[in-house]
Amino acid sequence: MESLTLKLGGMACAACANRIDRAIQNIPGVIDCHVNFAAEQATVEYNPEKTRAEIIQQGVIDLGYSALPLQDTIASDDNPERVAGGTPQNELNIKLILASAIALLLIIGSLPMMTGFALSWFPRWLHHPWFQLILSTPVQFWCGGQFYRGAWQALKHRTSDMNSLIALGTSAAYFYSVFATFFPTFFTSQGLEPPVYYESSAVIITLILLGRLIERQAKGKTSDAIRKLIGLQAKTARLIRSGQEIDIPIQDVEVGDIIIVRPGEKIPVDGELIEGVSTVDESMVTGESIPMKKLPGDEVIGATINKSGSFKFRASRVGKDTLLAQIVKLVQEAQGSKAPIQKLADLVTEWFVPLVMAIAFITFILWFTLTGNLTLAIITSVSVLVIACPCALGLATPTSVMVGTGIAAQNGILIKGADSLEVAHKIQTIVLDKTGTLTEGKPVVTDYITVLGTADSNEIKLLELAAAIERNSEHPVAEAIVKYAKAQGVSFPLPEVEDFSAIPGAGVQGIVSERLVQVGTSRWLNELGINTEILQSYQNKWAGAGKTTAWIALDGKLSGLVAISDTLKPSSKSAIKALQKMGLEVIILTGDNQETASKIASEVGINRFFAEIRPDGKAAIIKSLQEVRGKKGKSIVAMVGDGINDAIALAQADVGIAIGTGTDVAIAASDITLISGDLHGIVTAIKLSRATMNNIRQNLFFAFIYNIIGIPIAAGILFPFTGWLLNPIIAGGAMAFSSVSVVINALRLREFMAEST
Ligand SMILES: Nc1ncnc2c1ncn2[C@@H]1O[C@H](COP(=O)(O)OP(=O)(O)OP(=O)(O)O)[C@@H](O)[C@H]1O
Ligand SMILES: [Cu+]
Ligand SMILES: [Mg+2]
Repeated sequence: MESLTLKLGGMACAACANRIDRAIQNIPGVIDCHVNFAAEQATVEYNPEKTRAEIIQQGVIDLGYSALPLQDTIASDDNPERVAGGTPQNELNIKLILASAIALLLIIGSLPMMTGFALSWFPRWLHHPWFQLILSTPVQFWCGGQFYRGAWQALKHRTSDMNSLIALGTSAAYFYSVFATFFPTFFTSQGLEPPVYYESSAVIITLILLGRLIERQAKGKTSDAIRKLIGLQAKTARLIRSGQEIDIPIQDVEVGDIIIVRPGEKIPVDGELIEGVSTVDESMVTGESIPMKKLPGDEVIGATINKSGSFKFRASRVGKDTLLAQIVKLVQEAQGSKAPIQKLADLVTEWFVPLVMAIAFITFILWFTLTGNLTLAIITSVSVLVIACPCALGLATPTSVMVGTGIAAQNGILIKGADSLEVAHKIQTIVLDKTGTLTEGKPVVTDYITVLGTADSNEIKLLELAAAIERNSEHPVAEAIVKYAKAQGVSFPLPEVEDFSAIPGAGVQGIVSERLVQVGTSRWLNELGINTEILQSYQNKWAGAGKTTAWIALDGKLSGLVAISDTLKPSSKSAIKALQKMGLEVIILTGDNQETASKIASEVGINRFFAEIRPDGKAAIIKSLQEVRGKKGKSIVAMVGDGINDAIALAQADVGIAIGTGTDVAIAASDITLISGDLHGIVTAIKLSRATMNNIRQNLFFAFIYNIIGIPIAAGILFPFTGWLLNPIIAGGAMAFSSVSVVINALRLREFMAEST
């Protein structure tokens, strides 16, 4: 299965999004598809054996929209017009200016009729039907041409959308007036004034164009976060080639290039520091506000800022492989994804337009049969058509999602999809892994003892064997042992290992120098029939101090014990306190032994923990926690982890949160990634999720209530009681601004960070 993200252009409303969605789903070989109206994006999963990206892209283009693969648009995002499609900005501006000018003239012209005053000084010709016809025709068909084109496109696919409503509504007003202009006697013979409503149509078109313009501008702001992220990138890099320092554009940097960075400069790409010492401000990418100390061997991240010293580093990831580029891609994909809460709005949108047309038709029939007044019947049904707004419904969720995921990214929190953003506000239980999550995951060996005692030269030999095995493992414990061996003077390179195997959650084994070496937990060694009694007292002492222990066995006999200590992250304790304060239950889940877990738990103020849990056991525990019934049904459980041993549990949890400094496996299995690994990110993510959901609910409420109240009023439901009729002009204005207000409300979310920090 492959996935493809297309940047779409030319969508007028949420119904367009639905139409594209359906068309893509119908392409053979397409497995799943999500179209996001606000982000103007389609995410498609397809079987590459049955279809190709170009076929899907062409499918969208055939519908009358533009579509470009997302990757192509990242590099040149400073030119959004290129991909925006639809009506170009300039043309829209000109149309709007022309339409407003004419609409104004028409309004002035119809002042006497509208106000009922006989204004004697008024130039009569301004009110002349033929004059109004000539003025309003270009507005109807040129300025409003996009509505006809949209409606026609929809009709070709046997659907209807916002454009259909506007085209139908304004046409009714316009052609009714044309009829009255050509055949005034039809009305005068009945003793009626010939009705002329040119100005209604022109004003409605003007207002809707204005609404679209404002909406487009506001919608542009919802992707501010992405633009800011892209803008972080450095433009040039100073590298050393054949002994010379040269400045080159960032696109030309290659993996392996040696790059110099001076204090105050931006680090151009990702790499490894090879010479010099410095501190680097990584807050813009990781959200971590404390500058990081960098020594040779440390990783540096592109787009972060070098603070104190000059250094050289070797580029390891460039172009679209850099952390920043990956973040941008992930966020763009997330912004285009659909939140489950949108389902209802989608369903309504699908039936909305035909329903509104039916209501308009009934309104017409009812008023005409009840009163026999053709003008009244036309005016009310036109009002119904132009006040109904499916756009507001379609925009309600995706705009908030876009702003929410963008803010998260700016704070070093990567949310992979709108569904995780939605679920996160319901989290009741947070399960934390220990090593690498609560702790730094950079453990060091603090104690070492062998069965034969310390004086024996066998000590260093045993360490060599253990290190040789551990070099093949990526467990933090393994790294600590290898480092320790090096520091103790074990000669490198280490001997070769045969038949290496790693038993997750237990340890590692292999043959070194024709001896069977096993390093792991006491439980595992016991299972293998190895007696660990002799060193048990050491284990008790060290584990009681919160250290992890690794047992070494040679040829099936216990030979030594290593204690490894890992410092708590400075932020862990306060983050846990904040989570508990929010009313969440926080639990530790670790593969490490009971004593160690118990010590760490009490240090950070957690009283519930599960220790000595194997990787599949971790998932089983998450499952059992999910089955606990709370007040609101099943518990929503989040798991936070960094290691390979956490991957299954991360996938099992309702929200899997990975530590960005952890393994790729964990990150791939998770829904949210905390780039810097600071656990405060969990607090922010949950708060942001709550804020976003509130925002979505407000948006949906406004969008629904607007239509539920607006349509009946436009249909004249109040007329029999209050004599109140909605002028179609006001209906059009209300419609134009309902979607604008939804987008603006979504933008309010941007104030979230300012409030919460
Ligand atoms: N490569 C290894 N070398 C030595 N011991 C190991 C190794 N891999 C695992 N172990 C032992 O198995 C235990 C459980 O490992 P596991 O990876 O499941 O959890 P962990 O990383 O210690 O803790 P956490 O689950 O909190 O991240 C470790 O504490 C360690 O004692
Ligand atoms: Cu609308
Ligand atoms: Mg771990």
